[in-house]
Amino acid sequence: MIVKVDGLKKKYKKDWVLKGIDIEVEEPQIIALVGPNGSGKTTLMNCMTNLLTYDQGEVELLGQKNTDTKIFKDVSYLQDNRILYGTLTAYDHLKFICDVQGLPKSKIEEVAKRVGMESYLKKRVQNFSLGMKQHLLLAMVIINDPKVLLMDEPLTGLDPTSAIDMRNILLELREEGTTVIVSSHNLDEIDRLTNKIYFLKDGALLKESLEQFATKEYYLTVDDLEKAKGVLEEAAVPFSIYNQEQVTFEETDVELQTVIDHLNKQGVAILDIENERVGAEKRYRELFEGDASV
Ligand SMILES: Nc1ncnc2c1ncn2[C@@H]1O[C@H](COP(=O)(O)OP(=O)(O)OP(=O)(O)O)[C@@H](O)[C@H]1O
Repeated sequence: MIVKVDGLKKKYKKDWVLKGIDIEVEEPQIIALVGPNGSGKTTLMNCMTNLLTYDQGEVELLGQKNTDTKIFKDVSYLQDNRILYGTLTAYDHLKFICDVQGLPKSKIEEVAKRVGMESYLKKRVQNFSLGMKQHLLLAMVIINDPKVLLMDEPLTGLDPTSAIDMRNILLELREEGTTVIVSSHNLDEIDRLTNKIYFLKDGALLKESLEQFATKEYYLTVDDLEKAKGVLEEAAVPFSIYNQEQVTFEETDVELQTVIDHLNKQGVAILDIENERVGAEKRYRELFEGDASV
C-alpha cells in the first residue's frame, strides 16, 4: 500500500479538527484534497507527514509507519514558503537537501532546469517573488525523485505559464510512478490533473469523494423542449434544463438509454447528444452550497 491513513483524529484543545480520516492508495496516482478554508487539509497533511502529532489513528507511507524517518528519503512535502530562509540562495536550499539525503550535487542543476529556475538559482530568496519561491519549493520536493509527494496549495502565486509548467511536471511525475496528494482551491486546475478528489468538510471526508465524482453528464438537444420536460417529469427521471436549451442529467442518476426510450416513445426527437465529465466546481457547489466559507 502506497498510502494508508486509518481512523486519523486530531484535536486542538477541545476542538476536533480531523474526525476519523481514512485514505487508501494502492496504485500511483494524483489525488486532490479539496475543501473550504479551515476544513482541515493542512492539518491532515501535517499529520500524515508526522510534523504534527495526532490523537488517534495510524498512517503508513510506502508500507512503513510515518514515525519511521527513513521513509522521508522517498516522501516529500511541499509546505508554504515560510520554511524558506531569506538570506540563503535557492542553490543553498537545494544543496542542503542533497547533503542531508546523500544526493549528488549534479541533481541541483538538473532540477533547476526542470523547474525553470536556472536564472535565479544563485540569488538570495529574500528577493524572490511569490512565484519564484513556489518554483524553489517545487524543486526542493522533487530533487529526490519521491515516490509519494504531498503538496499544500502548490499553485499559490503562480502565473498561468508557471501553473501549466507545474501541472506538466506533476503529470510527468505520475507517469514516473509518483503518487501525488495535492490540496488546492483552483478547481479548474484540479480538473486538469485528476478526477480523484477527496472532499473534506469540517475535518471529515465526504462519502461523495472519489467514485461518484467520476461520472459523466449528458446534454440532449431535442426538437421540443417543453414536451421533453413533460415526458421526463411524468417518468420521474431526475434531470434539469441547461441554458434553457438542453436536457441534462448525470449517468449515475439515470441511464442514457432510458432517457432516449422515454423521449422517443412520446415522439420527442433527439437532435444531438453531448457529454462531459462532471467538473470539480459543479461537485463542490453541490456539496458545499450554503456553507458560509464557500
Ligand atoms: N495551531 C492551531 N491551533 C488551533 N487551531 C488550529 C491550529 N491550526 C489550525 N487550526 C484549526 O484547525 C482547523 C483546520 O485548519 P487547516 O489549516 O488544517 O484547514 P485548511 O483546510 O488547510 O484551510 P485553508 O484552506 O484555509 O488552508 C481550522 O478550524 C483551524 O482554525
